[in-house]
Amino acid sequence: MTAKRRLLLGCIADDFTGATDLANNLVRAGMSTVQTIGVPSVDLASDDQEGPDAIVVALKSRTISPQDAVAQSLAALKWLKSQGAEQIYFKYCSTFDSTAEGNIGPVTQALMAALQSRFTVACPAFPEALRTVFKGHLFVGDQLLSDSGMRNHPLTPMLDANLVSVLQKQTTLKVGLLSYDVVARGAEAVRERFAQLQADGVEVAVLDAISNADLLTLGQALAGMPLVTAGSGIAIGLPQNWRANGALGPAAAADKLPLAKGFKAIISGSCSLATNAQVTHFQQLGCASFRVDALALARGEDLVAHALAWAKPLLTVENPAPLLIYATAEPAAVKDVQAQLGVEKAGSLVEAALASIAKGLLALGVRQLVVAGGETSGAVVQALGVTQLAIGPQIAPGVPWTFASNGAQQPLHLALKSGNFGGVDFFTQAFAVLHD
Ligand SMILES: Nc1ncnc2c1ncn2[C@@H]1O[C@H](COP(=O)(O)OP(=O)(O)O)[C@@H](O)[C@H]1O
Ligand SMILES: O=C(O)[C@@H](O)C(=O)COP(=O)(O)O
Repeated sequence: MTAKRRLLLGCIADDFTGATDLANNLVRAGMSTVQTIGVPSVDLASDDQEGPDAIVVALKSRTISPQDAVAQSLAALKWLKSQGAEQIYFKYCSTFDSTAEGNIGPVTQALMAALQSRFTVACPAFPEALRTVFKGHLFVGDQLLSDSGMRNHPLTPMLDANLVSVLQKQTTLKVGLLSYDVVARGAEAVRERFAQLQADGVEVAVLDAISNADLLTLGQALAGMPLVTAGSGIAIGLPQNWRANGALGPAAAADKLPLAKGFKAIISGSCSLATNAQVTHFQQLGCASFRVDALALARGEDLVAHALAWAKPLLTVENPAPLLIYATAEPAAVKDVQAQLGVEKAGSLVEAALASIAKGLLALGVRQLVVAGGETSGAVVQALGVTQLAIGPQIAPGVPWTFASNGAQQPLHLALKSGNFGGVDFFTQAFAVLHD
């Protein structure tokens, strides 16, 4: 019998699109990776007798109360530790999405306490997706975070690009900065600065990084650190540490997913700039789309039934084109809805409707589903009863196809797209990648 492989990395992701983003980066950096939906109640069921190198537990904890986010994250930590995880990775958004109370600070603090760790790092940089950190300030493309579309996010508007100050407001831990001049001097210099920062009482160091080379330098310096907190970018720098000590073999390939069958659909609840452009582009191509109006939902209109009645005649073998059901709207329209319904109610009403529509689409034979939006993906995947995802080919940086490998009633290919990821033609490109 083959000896069980070590579980090198245990990850806790604060949303579902973020979890597939991280799993995708780990797979592409050569670690076999499984994504679970929520904290499993049993040991990992794996087709691979040896078990994966990394597990990513996907939570929907980004916008819930800090107390609930801490409790769920600690439960994930306990389970990952019970599976033997050697290093823990807390994954949040590359745009550092937070509410006024957290949850990046409170969760980091709780995980550090549970791991009896006195020092960790915070680094949302993901240069491949144009997120860079310089002098502690987060840039999205050429813009400061606070000037980017993230200033209008429906649930987590980001109005300050200075990550040291954003994080310091969320935690009693002392937050400091490890700036680019140190990163440029290499991993040894980074480790020395970690020691200096700790001597100065810093407990969380925000890390500058503007390129993949920086992520590799930082990754090397993070070897053996009990807890890493980051976006998905740093993940590309960690496998080299286990490869260097022989715990990880040569690069593993992404899972070969089963052949995709069934009808194709897209559900979009993201109101991010990129998603708005993707919806418009899809419509301009002449593809079929149905709008879910949040105010009509609030008036009690049964848009779930209407959407499914609209979709049913379109889902035929003669018509292989994907169809789109969306609540996606421009910032002014979202603000109007929120002013009338309240932020939380607007979000949960739309999420619940889109999740019910997803269930209905599956019943109509959809087996290839793209979901746009992190919270939206969380609601949909939970409603579908998916418990585990295998990671397949990448569609765009941060977005792979996945296969719902158990729990779902029917075989299902899922792509969970982060709001701001993907090119303008993502909704059609995604299906082309699956059938390449
Ligand atoms: N038209 C709308 N009005 C108000 N809120 C909306 C509308 N459409 C979607 N939402 C809500 O906005 C939130 C978008 O968040 P999310 O799905 O995480 O997208 P992203 O990945 O872009 O952050 C969800 O809670 C969703 O239900
Ligand atoms: O790190 C990222 O940008 C993504 O993985 C992510 O977490 C995005 O979240 P949503 O935009 O809410 O999908």
